[in-house]
Amino acid sequence: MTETPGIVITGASGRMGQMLIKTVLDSDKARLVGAVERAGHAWVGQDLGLAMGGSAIGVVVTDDPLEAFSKAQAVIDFTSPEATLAFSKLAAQARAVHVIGTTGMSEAQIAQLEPAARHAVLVRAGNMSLGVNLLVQLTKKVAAALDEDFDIEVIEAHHHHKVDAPSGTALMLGEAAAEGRGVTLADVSDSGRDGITGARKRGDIGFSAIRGGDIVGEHDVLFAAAGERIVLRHMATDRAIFARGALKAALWGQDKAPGEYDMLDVLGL
Ligand SMILES: NC(=O)C1=CN([C@@H]2O[C@H](COP(=O)(O)OP(=O)(O)OC[C@H]3O[C@@H](n4cnc5c(N)ncnc54)[C@H](OP(=O)(O)O)[C@@H]3O)[C@@H](O)[C@H]2O)C=CC1
Ligand SMILES: O=C(O)C1=N[C@H](C(=O)O)C[C@H](O)C1
Repeated sequence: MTETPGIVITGASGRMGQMLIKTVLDSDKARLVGAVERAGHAWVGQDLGLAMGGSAIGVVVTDDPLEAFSKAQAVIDFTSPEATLAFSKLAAQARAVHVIGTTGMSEAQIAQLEPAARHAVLVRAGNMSLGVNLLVQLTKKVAAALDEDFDIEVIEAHHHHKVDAPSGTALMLGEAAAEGRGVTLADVSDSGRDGITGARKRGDIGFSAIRGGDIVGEHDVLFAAAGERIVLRHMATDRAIFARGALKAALWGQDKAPGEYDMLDVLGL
């Protein structure tokens, strides 16, 4: 009998790290073989189950990512842009599928993932949920059907710990709207309005970010014209949707050729 793929979770103590650990432990399609935290973190050297407040599970948290990755078939990584770049090189060295949920990466940082993708499978998406990826496709369709009489605005809301804006999901939705309209997002993007901004420019795609409390993640794509508005909305109420998508991506990537993929590839949307 072939063994199920071994998974390592980076940023193990994080909000998503802990959700991913629970998701992998609950799955009969994968095994948890490692958990990584940064050097000096209180969890390093502890049994992961005990660190999470439960019983021992026989996986010790390590600050040595390469050692952990070399025992794994996939690395699921929801950390920070700097950490993800470093992990991409090590995951490629270990030939492990690298599932990247980290958001807030600059264009230059995204370009730096390319060498790793020559040797290993990378699946990266600002949102790993089925619902949002479906919304991406719907956004593209609606934007393609409407002309610039409809102003497009992406409005997102997240918990007060979130460090990046617009969210990765908002950017995915903005990209989808731009693609539907046949324009480049960078040419029409309008984020961070403040003060005397002047009137809205026709054809722009606007972004607004709300931060508060424990909001998991909410996204509206608004198409506003004279006399009518269309709103496409996704509301996440449980981080499990992101973790399930990430695990699906890790399994999907097992038999794929090296390269960069996204959740539309994984979900076949
Ligand atoms: N694509 C998707 O579907 C989703 C993406 N996300 C994204 O995932 C990321 C993490 O979110 P969340 O779990 O809420 O954040 P948290 O801050 O709760 O967790 C981040 C984890 O990454 C670790 N980390 C950060 N920087 C480094 C580093 N340089 N080296 C090693 N470890 C590091 C942190 O360790 P420490 O505490 O020591 O800093 C922490 O354990 C964000 O970018 C978020 O936007 C979130 C949800 C869904
Ligand atoms: O930081 C979060 O929490 C989330 N981040 C992702 C994003 O930036 O869109 C996905 C989700 O909305 C939660």
